[in-house]
Amino acid sequence: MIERVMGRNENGSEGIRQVNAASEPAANRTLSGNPTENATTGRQAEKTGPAMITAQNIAISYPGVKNGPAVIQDINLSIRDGSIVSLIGPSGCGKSTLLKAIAGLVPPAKGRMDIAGVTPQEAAQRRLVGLVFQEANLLPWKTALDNAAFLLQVSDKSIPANEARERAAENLRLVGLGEALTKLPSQLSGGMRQRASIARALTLNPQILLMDEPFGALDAITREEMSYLILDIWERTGKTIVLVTHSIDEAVLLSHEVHVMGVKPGRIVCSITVPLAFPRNSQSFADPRFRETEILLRDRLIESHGRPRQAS
Ligand SMILES: Nc1ncnc2c1ncn2[C@@H]1O[C@H](COP(=O)(O)OP(=O)(O)OP(=O)(O)O)[C@@H](O)[C@H]1O
Repeated sequence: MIERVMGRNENGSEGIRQVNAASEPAANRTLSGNPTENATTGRQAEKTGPAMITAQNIAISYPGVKNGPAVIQDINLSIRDGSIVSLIGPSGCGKSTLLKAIAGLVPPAKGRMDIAGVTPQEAAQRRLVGLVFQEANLLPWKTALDNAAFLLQVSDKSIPANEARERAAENLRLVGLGEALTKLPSQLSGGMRQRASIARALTLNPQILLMDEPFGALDAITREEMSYLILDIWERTGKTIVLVTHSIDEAVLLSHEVHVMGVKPGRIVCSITVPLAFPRNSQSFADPRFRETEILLRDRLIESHGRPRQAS
């Protein structure tokens, strides 16, 4: 059977190619598959490495609510090295809490978390993890360059200031701010400030980038541009990226895998593998599998809000 699949042709160019589905190895064919739940399959998944982040039976309670129900519980997760994974779910289900646990900022009450073979706290000490939040949180009196260099300078005194600034400048160029090195945050747009905060995280050269609703405060077009920026950074650096988002489109466009979380208790209710080839771009939206995955995710999200699915 001949199938037409999206991906790289033999000459390396991107496009539709025809394959003999019967003779092509399964791992090379899965680009034409449907979104799958609770399984990691597909050529794009195969390109990623072994587990970078694992969580086993994680439960978290915050101080003061220790005797109350856990904010999140029974979290089991395996995130592969070099993959992009999204967490999506109703407000308050614990997406940020899970991200903070990966970052070593919140200790689990139960279970085991492993980041690149060490505990989250050790991973944080070794600067294996970089964080980007919804607010850029730049220091208003420092230029984009000084802001991007700052975290590295304070966290590693052995790195000479000029080297930290060189690394910061390189990352500012990577995020498209090469012309704005000397600008203050007040002279940057919201999207530019967020680019600077991404450059600041990248300057630490983490293996993992954790992003908590990084584009939540941006307009729709800037938000889409930022998605392409993340894809570009990922293509160039191969970092493992964990993204918290409320946008189904963003989750589908960017992710190898999307974990849908539910409430009471906060937990992962299903995991969906996105069957779209990389590199992804604006044309990915036109792929019928994009829409299929979006519908599947939307249904699971409605269920995770505790609401019945509408009959179609
Ligand atoms: N520092 C804290 N102390 C006590 N409770 C907290 C703390 N931070 C979060 N919570 C509670 O934990 C639960 C999960 O919060 P969290 O911010 O992780 O959810 P979320 O899914 O990221 O929400 P949103 O989508 O609205 O950002 C909420 O009930 C919240 O009130």
